[in-house]
Amino acid sequence: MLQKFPAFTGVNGPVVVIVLDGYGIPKHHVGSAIDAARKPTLERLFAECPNITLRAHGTAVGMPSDDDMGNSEVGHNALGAGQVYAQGAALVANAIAEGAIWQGEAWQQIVAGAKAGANGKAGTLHFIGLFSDGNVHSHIDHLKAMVLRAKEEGVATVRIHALLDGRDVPETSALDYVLPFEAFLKEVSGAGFDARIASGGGRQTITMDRYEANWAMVARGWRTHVLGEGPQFASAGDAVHGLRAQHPGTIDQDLPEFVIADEGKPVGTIEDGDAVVFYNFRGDRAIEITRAFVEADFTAFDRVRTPKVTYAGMLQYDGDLQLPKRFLVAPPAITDTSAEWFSKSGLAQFACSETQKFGHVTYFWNGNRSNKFEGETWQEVPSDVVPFEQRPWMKAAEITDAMIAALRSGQYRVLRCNYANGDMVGHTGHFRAATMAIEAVDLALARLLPAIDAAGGVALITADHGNADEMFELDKKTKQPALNPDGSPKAKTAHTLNPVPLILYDKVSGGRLGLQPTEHAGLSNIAATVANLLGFDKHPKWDDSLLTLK
Ligand SMILES: O=C(O)[C@@H](CO)OP(=O)(O)O
Ligand SMILES: [Mn+2]
Ligand SMILES: [Mn+2]
Repeated sequence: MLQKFPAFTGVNGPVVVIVLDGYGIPKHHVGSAIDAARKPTLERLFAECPNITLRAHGTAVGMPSDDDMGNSEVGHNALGAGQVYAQGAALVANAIAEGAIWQGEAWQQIVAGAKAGANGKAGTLHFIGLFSDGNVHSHIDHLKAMVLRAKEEGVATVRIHALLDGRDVPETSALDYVLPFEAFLKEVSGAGFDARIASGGGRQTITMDRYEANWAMVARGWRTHVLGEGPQFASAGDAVHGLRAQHPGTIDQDLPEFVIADEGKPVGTIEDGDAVVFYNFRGDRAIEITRAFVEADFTAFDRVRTPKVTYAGMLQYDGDLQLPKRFLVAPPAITDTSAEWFSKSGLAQFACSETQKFGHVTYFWNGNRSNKFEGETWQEVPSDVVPFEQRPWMKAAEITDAMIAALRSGQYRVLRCNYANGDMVGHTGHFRAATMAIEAVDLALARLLPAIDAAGGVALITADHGNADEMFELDKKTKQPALNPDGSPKAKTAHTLNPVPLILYDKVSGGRLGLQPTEHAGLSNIAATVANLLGFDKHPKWDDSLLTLK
């Protein structure tokens, strides 16, 4: 049980944390859908409520450097745990730099598995993952290091299944990664070593679905990588050129799948006796494809053929489910999260989002655990399966309905929700849709806040990282939009490095409560702030509360 907070006996009603996913504070007006959106409720909150800014990127959320943007995994981990852990990006980079990854049993089994093969024939070592240096799900440098090490250790054949990004990196940058990498593979191949890209496709088209929003994506990825089915090209470079010509205007993340073939024969299907490394370190979009490889009684789609392979994830993606059993680098061991300690203190908790962000407010919030703590209720609102620029309101209204019902039930002392709009629509690169996304969230807040008042509660309104705050690539010097050949502004689809807001919405204390701005205030300070609002002291491991009392 948490200790009582002697300075303040707490708010009697519920304490609600509202995460506006992808809502950063813009540095420039040009290209900011946050600035352009009509948002009377948020503007009133900024004018009338205590509010400060929080760091949501770089080392403040456990990324290797302050050049790394924030993302939902590290952001929600910090929000829920109240602590900052070195995250996958940093853990893998260190394991490679120090060489510990090669000494691990998992890497040795992967190499041994590929070398042993099956039926008297050596196997192939396959790497599947996001093909960029975005450092949100993966980093291409990790892949490069593994290819070189595999060669050194005598693996004869390497095949890469490259998921094109354009979501954590510029929207049409695939060739900046594909061409140098194919040149690198050519250079290291020869004399008993043969490494090539074998298949791929846009990350929003194949393989990297999350939270079971759209299994068809994973089925399509399986057919591409494992069975070698799909449009054929001679190289990945050709594939990107060819697919762009066939699908004008399609950005990298949405490009269809491709298979590399020599004279009609795919160069890298996955067969019995092969080894497979899924080299993303982040879990949400790695879990479904991992299940397809490792689950004996898998039923989510027809795999047609299930090769017997030695499979490893870069990390273990789900500790509760032990998925997968074999992993190259141990994930951060996140313990003593706020949900665990609020549960141990006897508080009932409610968490809600739509499918696309459901795991963010549950699994990431609880330190990458898929099981609930006692007294937690989780509610998922099914997301649409459409390009989100076509439905920028997403499920903001339905999440609000669920939150209002939970507040009215009087059952919960701590509630949390995530509005996906600013982020998911921000990633599409559609400026107008992104302003509508923010407007939808503003409307939702206008409905939710009175329900918090009616319950005698308070809210902390924040975000996990920026996205809709920068919708154009800006020229580094002039700060004006970079232009496409047709003169339109070049869209920016990635997260940003901007800080996020923290607003304290409080109609119950008569103005006694405030927020302390500090130079280092970040997402990990919110758990302790919530504890204080509830009348508890923070857990000793949590970063400091930002609550001030008059
Ligand atoms: O869509 C995703 O997977 C990431 C971007 O790569 O976004 P978020 O961290 O907001 O989930
Ligand atoms: Mn996010
Ligand atoms: Mn995002």
